[in-house]
Amino acid sequence: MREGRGQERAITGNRQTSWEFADAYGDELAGDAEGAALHWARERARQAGLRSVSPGTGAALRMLTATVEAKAVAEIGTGTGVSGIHLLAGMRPDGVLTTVDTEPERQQFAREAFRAAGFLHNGGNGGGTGGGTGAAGGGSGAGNVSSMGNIGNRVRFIPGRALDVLPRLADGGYDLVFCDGDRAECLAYLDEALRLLRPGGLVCFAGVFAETAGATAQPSEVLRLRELLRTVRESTVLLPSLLPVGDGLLCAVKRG
Ligand SMILES: C[S@@+](CC[C@H](N)C(=O)[O-])C[C@H]1O[C@@H](n2cnc3c(N)ncnc32)[C@H](O)[C@@H]1O
Repeated sequence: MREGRGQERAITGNRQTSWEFADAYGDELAGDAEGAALHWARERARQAGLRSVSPGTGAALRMLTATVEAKAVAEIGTGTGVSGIHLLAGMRPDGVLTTVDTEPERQQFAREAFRAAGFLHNGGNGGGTGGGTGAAGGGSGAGNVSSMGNIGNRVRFIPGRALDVLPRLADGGYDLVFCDGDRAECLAYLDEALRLLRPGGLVCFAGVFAETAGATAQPSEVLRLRELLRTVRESTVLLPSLLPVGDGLLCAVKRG
């Protein structure tokens, strides 16, 4: 017991060590198939020079999606599927992830990663139209999206720019909106998320520590992120918390 407390002091005594510990802890939470799929997807992201969520951020996302018993999640920035695996793992087994990215070839990697992680059922290849998945909690707006594929009823891939696609998704039809696309657009993503979320739903932004974590954000992006943090803090409809995992995960509940 005493030894444990000593270890805890070491863990919390140094911020860099604490971060690393949280990520290592998150890394150990995934099962075998998921762990292998995550490793594969991270490697694809690394080769493409793409940021993907850290294991600690992933663990937080999975816990948060489970907390709201998410049936419908919207993700901006599919990448190679790292965050998507965590979101799917935390969602209800019948939940549907709607994920948007400008780059279809990245979504193809994500499709393979989701399949390897066991989220593709019935041997589907993701080539369907996706119109009947009911991903947005049955909301009518979801059916307006024409260019998408579904994968075993759990994932709708929508290629395109987030700000073109999101307006076509259903009002109040989502339990969680995860934003990890273009940081310069983060304030517009917040507006869309507020419309998409049901009362009690969660919005999360990855990479909000761009400034302090030494990440490669442009000065204009840093300004936008500061504005985002301030807007969320001052909002009367949001209850926020800034989680110090990975490169910063800003989360906020939309008040009921
Ligand atoms: C940081 S990566 C996402 C990583 C992913 N969430 C993960 O953890 O695996 C950002 C992604 O956003 C996509 N993206 C950039 N601008 C976008 C936009 N305007 N609309 C939709 N996706 C965009 C990029 O193509 C890239 O794949």
